[in-house]
This record gives sequence, C-alpha cells and structure tokens, in this order.
Amino acid sequence: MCHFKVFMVCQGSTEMGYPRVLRLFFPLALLFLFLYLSVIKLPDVYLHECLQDGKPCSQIQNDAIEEVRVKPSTSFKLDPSDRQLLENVLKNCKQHDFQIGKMVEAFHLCVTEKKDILLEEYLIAWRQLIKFMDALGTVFTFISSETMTKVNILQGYLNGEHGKHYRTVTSMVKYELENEVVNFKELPPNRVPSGCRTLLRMHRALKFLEYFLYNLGMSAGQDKTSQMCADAYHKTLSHHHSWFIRQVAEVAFLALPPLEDMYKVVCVSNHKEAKTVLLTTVDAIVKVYNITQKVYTKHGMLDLP
Ligand SMILES: CCCCCCCCCCCCC/C=C/[C@@H](O)[C@H](COP(=O)(O)O)NC(=O)CCCCCCCCCCCCCCC
Repeated sequence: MCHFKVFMVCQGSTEMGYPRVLRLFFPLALLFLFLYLSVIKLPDVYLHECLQDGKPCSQIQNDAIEEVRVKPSTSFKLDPSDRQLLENVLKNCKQHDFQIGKMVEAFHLCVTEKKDILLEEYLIAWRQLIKFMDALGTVFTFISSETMTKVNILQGYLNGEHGKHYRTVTSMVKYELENEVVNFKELPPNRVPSGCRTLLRMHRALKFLEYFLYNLGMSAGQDKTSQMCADAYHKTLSHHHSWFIRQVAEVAFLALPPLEDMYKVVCVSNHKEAKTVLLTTVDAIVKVYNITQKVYTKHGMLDLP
C-alpha cells in the first residue's frame, strides 16, 4: 500500500513522481470537463430554432423598434490625472484584441440617466471579457464559451421579435414578468432560458469580477493571481455553482498567468497604473451591479433557477 507521499517514492523519486501526478491531473480534469459539458449542453435549444417567416428569429431585423428614451449616463467623473492615464492605456492598447478601455467605456455607457442598464452596451462589455478569457488560452475556453452562450441568448432576445422590450434591464424584467416568460421553477430542458435568468447568471459573475479586479488592483506584486482569483471566486460565484463546476474552476485558476503577464494583457506596466485602471474598472462594474441588484431584489428574482 502506497500513501500519497510514499507513492512518490514508490514511483522512483520525489522529483519524478510529483510532476507525473500533475501531468496526469490536467488531462484527466480536462477529460471530465469535456464529458460534463457534452452532457449538460446536449439539451440546449438555440434561438435560431425559433423561426418566423422561414428565418431564424434572432436574424429578424426589427425595423419597427420603437425608440425608448434612454440616454447613456454622462455623470461619471474621473480625476484628470487618472483620466489621462486611462486614455493613455486606451491608446497603447489598440493593437490588443482585449481592450480594457472599451470594456470600461461600455460599462459606463450602459448606465442611463434614469439609472437603468442598456443591454446592448452591457453585452459589448461582456464581449470584451470573452476576448480576455480567450487570450488566456484553451483552459479558459469552457468559461468563455459558457459566457458566450449567455451573451448570445440575450443578443437573440434583443434582435428578436420583441427586441424593443429588451433595450434595458427594467424593460426586459417588466416584459418578461408580464408575459410569464420568467421561470420561477426549473425549466424544461428544451426551453430557451429567459432573459432575466440569463442576465442573473452574468450579474452574479460581475460580483466575482469586481472582487477579482479589486484584488489584482490592490496587489503589491507578491500575491499569486490564482490565489487572488480563487479568493474572489470563493466569496462570490462559487455559492451558485455545483460541486463539479467548482472543481473545474479551481483547476482553471491554476493556469492563470502571473501578475506581470496579466498587466500586459490590460496594457499597464506597473502597479500604480494597474491600480488606477483596475479600480476604475471596478468602479464602473459596481455601478452596473448595484442597479441590476436593485431591480432584481425589487422583483424577488435573485434566486431564479
Ligand atoms: C480570467 C479568469 C477567469 C476565471 C473565471 C472563473 C470563473 C469561475 C468559473 C466559471 C465556471 C463557468 C462554467 C459554467 C457555469 C454554469 O454552471 C453557470 C450557471 O449557468 P446555468 O445556471 O445556466 O447552468 N454559469 C455561470 O455562472 C456564468 C459564469 C460566467 C463566468 C464569467 C467569468 C468572467 C470572468 C472574466 C475575468 C476577466 C478578468 C478581466 C481582467 C481584466
């Protein structure tokens, strides 16, 4: 009988045994992940299965979309020096696929004067996050494709027959509640999830992002990104995930690049720049999060299955 430590010795040497265990762990974890995803993703019904006049509903151009009177908020103010810094980052970041400036801008622009959230802009910000995850490599593909699925569901509703009701979070909630689109009980597997449920998943993930970016921004450089990410996850999103997803997430965290590489992806070169850029991002996210949270609390929709 070999116990774990002894097992390494049984393998020949402690130097060879440990990497071998790790080498086996990643492929196995990925295998389980793909098996799991292929099982849970099978019953998905895509929006293009909804047809109208022979066309996928998601492609129907809604020419008759009534203009809802919503203006992006212009109230956000940055210190002049921080604004300058953010602008420089934006400029230096143009060659990158993921542009944090575009994401921050979209999170700002999605907040209206009446403190509502414009879904189109909100999704633009999320598409930037997807680019960020894609830039991190294949280990994160499952998280980015899960996020993409959610973005596509909402975009499908926005482009669909009832798109005018999906301009803002409040109008979506109102429409889906009045028309009994929201499912307060578990959905049959062949139904497209409601916009409200889908947005709730992304809304919860925003809280994770807020914590994670805050940790990254406040780190003086010694902390591991995987640890900062795990810390944010344990405090937020993990409470809404199954045991299996939590294990998969833990494996993904280990593959996160070190802080300096993370800085490169967000186009900053030192701790000071990182702090300004990341805390500005957190600020924008918090505003969006709080508005959505208020709407969902008001309608008792924070636990949609
Ligand atoms: C860059 C670091 C990325 C680490 C992200 C870790 C997130 C935690 C793992 C997420 C697991 C996702 C797998 C599927 C989860 C779903 O079960 C679950 C529930 O959906 P369901 O009710 O329809 O079944 N889905 C969700 O919770 C949605 C999760 C969306 C995750 C988005 C994470 C965004 C993180 C982006 C980080 C970017 C950092 C940017 C730095 C500048």
